[in-house]
Amino acid sequence: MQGIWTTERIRAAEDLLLARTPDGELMRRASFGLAAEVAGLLAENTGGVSGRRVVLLVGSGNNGGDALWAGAFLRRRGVAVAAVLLKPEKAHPAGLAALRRSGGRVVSIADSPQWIEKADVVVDGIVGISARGALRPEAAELVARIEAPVVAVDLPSGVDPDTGAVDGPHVTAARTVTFGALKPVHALAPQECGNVVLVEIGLRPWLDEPDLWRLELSDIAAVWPIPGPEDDKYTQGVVGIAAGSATYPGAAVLASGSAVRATAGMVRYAGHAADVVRSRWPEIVATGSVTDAGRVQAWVVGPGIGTGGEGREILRHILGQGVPVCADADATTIIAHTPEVLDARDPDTPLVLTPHAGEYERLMGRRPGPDRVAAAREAAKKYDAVVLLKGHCTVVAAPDGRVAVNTPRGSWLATAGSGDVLTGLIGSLLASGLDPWLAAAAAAQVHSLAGALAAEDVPTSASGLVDAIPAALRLVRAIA
Ligand SMILES: NC(=O)C1=CN([C@@H]2O[C@H](COP(=O)(O)OP(=O)(O)OC[C@H]3O[C@@H](n4cnc5c(N)ncnc54)[C@H](OP(=O)(O)O)[C@@H]3O)[C@@H](O)[C@H]2O)[C@@H](O)CC1
Ligand SMILES: Nc1ncnc2c1ncn2[C@@H]1O[C@H](COP(=O)(O)OP(=O)(O)O)[C@@H](O)[C@H]1O
Ligand SMILES: [K+]
Repeated sequence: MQGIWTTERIRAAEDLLLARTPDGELMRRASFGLAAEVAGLLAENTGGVSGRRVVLLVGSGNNGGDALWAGAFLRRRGVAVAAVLLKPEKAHPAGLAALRRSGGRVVSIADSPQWIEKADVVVDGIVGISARGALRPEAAELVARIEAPVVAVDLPSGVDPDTGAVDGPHVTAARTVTFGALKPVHALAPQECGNVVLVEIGLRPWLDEPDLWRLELSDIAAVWPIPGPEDDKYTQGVVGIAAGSATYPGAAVLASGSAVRATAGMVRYAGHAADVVRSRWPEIVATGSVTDAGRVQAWVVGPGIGTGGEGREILRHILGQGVPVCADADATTIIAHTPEVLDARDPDTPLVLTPHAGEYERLMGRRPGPDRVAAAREAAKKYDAVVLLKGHCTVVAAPDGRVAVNTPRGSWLATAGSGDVLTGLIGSLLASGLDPWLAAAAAAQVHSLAGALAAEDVPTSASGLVDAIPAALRLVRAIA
């Protein structure tokens, strides 16, 4: 698992490390790595490094210092470097001196447009982890002129470091070079960060438990249930699906199909779409009602069950079974409108809720807002459940405070029925006995991997996602 730390924690660790490191050493480490990345991008885009043109946008803090030092390193490789100082009187003195010594040029803001227009790469050293809010007008004006690819120093300026939220003018980078550890922005603002490269500066020993996690494919491979010699169809965990209706069987077919594809073992279906589910997935044992569904090790409940009395009774029955439950879609709405259904749940029964922003609002009485991690954490606490907050980046919070972020591979999952597929994946993992937070986080990643594989750069559908689950799992197991 990759750890991610908030800027407050990063700053505290930096202070500890700084106190034990010669003056300027950390910045030189950081900017040396930064310069190597800028040179790499120049070579990729223009076929060379020497003689290429780089413009540095330099703010008033250490982020600008990194850019200036990197400029000095790039001069050594024959790059023409021009620095635009947003606040000349506050530019990092040692970095500026180094750039000047190396033959780098300083250009005024008034002269900067012609330099920015001719640049092969622009380095964004406007603001780093001390940033708050969108770019100020002067910086925004310069950024609006950029056509070349941007390498962001530490993070794209104008994007909130701790939430990834964007609220006005900001930098959109092709590559973000960060130092010491990943910060939330890198997981939560993939559009703005581009490819994120982590340069080691020796910070890790000074950081303890991360604030957020991002699963790696090897983590998923390690927990995904694969049958062993002693297994039979029951021992791997049977998942029950209570979804769909006679009029709307689609949700049932998608959630059930996703569960069939996710693991070996067995899937049971209970509901009004039994005939349709059986004919699409003959391996599923289907009945008309949750009360005669047979034993399962986890339930998925909600997609397409409706939010009326019948849906409520189905949910109440399932919550009382003492096995882990993933409550999705209509089940989320039922919980929001009649929270007393949760009385049927034994406090020890794991529950996963999977709201999108609208369902979140029903559950919590307000929109998730820009701090989606805090929003998911709050809901997890309130409902004593794992909350998977859907969106471009999916955030998975456990009541004990653990949070995982899934950085998507494109936006292919924005297709009708995609949530039903995710639910089926979560249910399968819950049935295998996996920790519910890990189950939801792993399912979200496999879901987006399936999306990318199904799409291959052209739009896909929820059925396409179901079909791509085996390929996604093959990739997960191959990489691990
Ligand atoms: N410490 C270390 O060990 C290491 C640190 N490192 C580097 O230091 C960086 C952090 O540096 P930092 O703390 O000096 O602040 P930083 O982010 O450059 O901001 C400075 C100033 O920007 C301004 N500003 C604020 N918001 C703004 C906005 N929206 N739009 C425009 N301007 C805005 C505001 O100043 P003002 O203009 O108000 O005077 C603020 O004070 C970190 O990200 C990494 O790159 C690396 O070298 C590795 C080792
Ligand atoms: N723009 C997007 N980028 C990445 N993932 C997205 C995007 N929009 C939606 N998703 C994902 O697609 C799924 C949609 O689920 P949901 O809203 O329940 O849709 P449905 O009800 O149609 O199944 C969620 O997993 C969500 O995180
Ligand atoms: K920056």
